Amino acid sequence: MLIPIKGLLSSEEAEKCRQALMQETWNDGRQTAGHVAINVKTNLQLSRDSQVAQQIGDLILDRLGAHPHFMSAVLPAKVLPPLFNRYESGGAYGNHVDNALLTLPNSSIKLRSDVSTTVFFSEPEQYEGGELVIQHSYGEERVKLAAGDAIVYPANSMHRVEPVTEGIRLAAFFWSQSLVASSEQRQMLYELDQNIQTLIMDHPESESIASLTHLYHNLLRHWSQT
Ligand SMILES: O=C(O)CCC(=O)C(=O)O
Ligand SMILES: [Fe+2]
Repeated sequence: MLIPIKGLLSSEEAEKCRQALMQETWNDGRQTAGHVAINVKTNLQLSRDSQVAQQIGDLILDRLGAHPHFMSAVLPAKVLPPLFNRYESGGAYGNHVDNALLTLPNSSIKLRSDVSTTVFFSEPEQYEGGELVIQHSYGEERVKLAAGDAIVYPANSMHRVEPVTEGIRLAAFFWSQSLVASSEQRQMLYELDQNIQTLIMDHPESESIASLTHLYHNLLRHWSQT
């Protein structure tokens, strides 16, 4: 299930971030690639030490933490601080799956990557190519969103970033461990929650609200690990 989050940052905020990110010193992204990804990855990334990266990363996580769709779809247990990438001059990241187990920075705490998120900082007309192509059971989805928008997708999907043949594509990306490991179970919980929310809006007097909420929490009890 792919969930677009429109307007996570306003276009003015995204533009300010883009300008600040452009001032930073970028490193070869292959430094952080695993032994399979290293052959298909040509991009630049910011060091975790970058203050700008940390500030914008905090802003992203604050906004997503208050976003009902992100919280309902991801059910986050642990979240890695966002990383930042930059693609230009034909740079690309071929088909790959992200590592299943990651370590929180400056700690020995492990995180299982259940959900991936990309936040776009460049407007689509500022670069050619650069679509994030995500494969799923029904085919593939080509994602290229406005600056300030985000896309949330299961971390077990094969995906790639198409070559950026003109201009520069700046984005943030990060992984979350969910309270619910299975993407199918997460999707069912998300759909149930969305329908309960719609029922609350359209028929606040309905007695089904309490019983569906009861069902939601009982499923969450069965399927979550804390
Ligand atoms: O930039 C993106 O949209 C995704 C990047 C990516 O797949 C990765 O760095 O693993
Ligand atoms: Fe990836």
